[in-house]
Amino acid sequence: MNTTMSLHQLGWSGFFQQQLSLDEFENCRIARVLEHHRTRYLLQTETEQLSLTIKADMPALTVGDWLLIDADKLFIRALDRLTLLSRKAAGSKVAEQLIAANVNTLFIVNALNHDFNLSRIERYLAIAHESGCEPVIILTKQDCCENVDDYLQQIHALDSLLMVEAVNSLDVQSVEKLHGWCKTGQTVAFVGSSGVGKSTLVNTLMQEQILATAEARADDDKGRHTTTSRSLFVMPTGGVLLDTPGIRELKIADCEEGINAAFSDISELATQCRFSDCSHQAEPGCAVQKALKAGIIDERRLTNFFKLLREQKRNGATLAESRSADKNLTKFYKKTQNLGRLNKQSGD
Ligand SMILES: Nc1nc2c(ncn2[C@@H]2O[C@H](COP(=O)(O)OP(=O)(O)OP(=O)(O)O)[C@@H](O)[C@H]2O)c(=O)[nH]1
Ligand SMILES: [Zn+2]
Repeated sequence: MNTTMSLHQLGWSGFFQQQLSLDEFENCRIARVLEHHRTRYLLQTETEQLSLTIKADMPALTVGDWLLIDADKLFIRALDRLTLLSRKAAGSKVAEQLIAANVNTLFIVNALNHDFNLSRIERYLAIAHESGCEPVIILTKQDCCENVDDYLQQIHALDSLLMVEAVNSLDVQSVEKLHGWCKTGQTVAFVGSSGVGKSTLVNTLMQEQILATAEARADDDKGRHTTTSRSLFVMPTGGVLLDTPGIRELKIADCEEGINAAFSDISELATQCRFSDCSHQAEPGCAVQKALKAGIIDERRLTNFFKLLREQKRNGATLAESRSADKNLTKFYKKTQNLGRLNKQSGD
């Protein structure tokens, strides 16, 4: 990476600027976290890269964070985050693993082939809602698919306001559809299963072979990065791209709010249940069950909603809590499946 970069090139925007006092603006140096190592952070300022030793009295930081340092390169304070991608460490009630900060747009990548999976897209939408990132769904391998419109319709049926673009990741012109989200001052990241074309998209957006794609990896064993081990890239369009194994491996964890936001149709119905603590199992006056029976909500979607809630509870809770939470949700899950079967039998 160039050692000199303007703050704008690094992704700086008004949201961060307004947090600075006049004194800080005049006397502090602003830096963004490029890498998180065990004992230190690698920072980029406008003029240089430098190493910041992690101390006990510092807040936990992650790739993408902004912070202020003094003339002696000592930590002063971190700036408030616009967004935060994180996950709860398995089995722990408190430990939160920070994955990436201040990502504006989360590109959710799915391929237009057997990989296409609405439930997986919903899972990533919940992560985006929880983190505060704007989700944009990218459907790759458009060039290998004959019924792209069918897939677009399936996504719009989830939520008509969702942003979705079908692309051929290998084609520079096709990927221009994403440029609007990749401008100066914007930070983006990609999530999606292995093989959907994330590395290919990164290379096409960067207009150079930054990451090894599937073929290149088959030829040599050096891992994903061909030319670099960096995790922050400035795109020719001016925006910043964050790419770390942690971002790629994001899974549902502690994100009940995000799940409810991604399934707002169902969570809104749940507010109409007769009992405010309705578990949507056998209670009278359950609006969720009523909607399921009436075919207003889709069985696959409802099942996925409860599956994700169950997963995030299991990740977030202690073992004892999670066992009992699991039992209740398993009951509901089974009931939903039975109801679905009944509906099918009765020809719905
Ligand atoms: N025809 C076509 N092939 C694509 C497209 N996108 C990706 N590919 C191919 O799909 C394969 C997998 O792409 P990658 O970019 O390595 O996938 P990835 O998502 O980065 O995979 P991981 O690094 O394992 O997470 C490669 O052979 C790409 O050339 C596309 O839009 N059209
Ligand atoms: Zn209910």
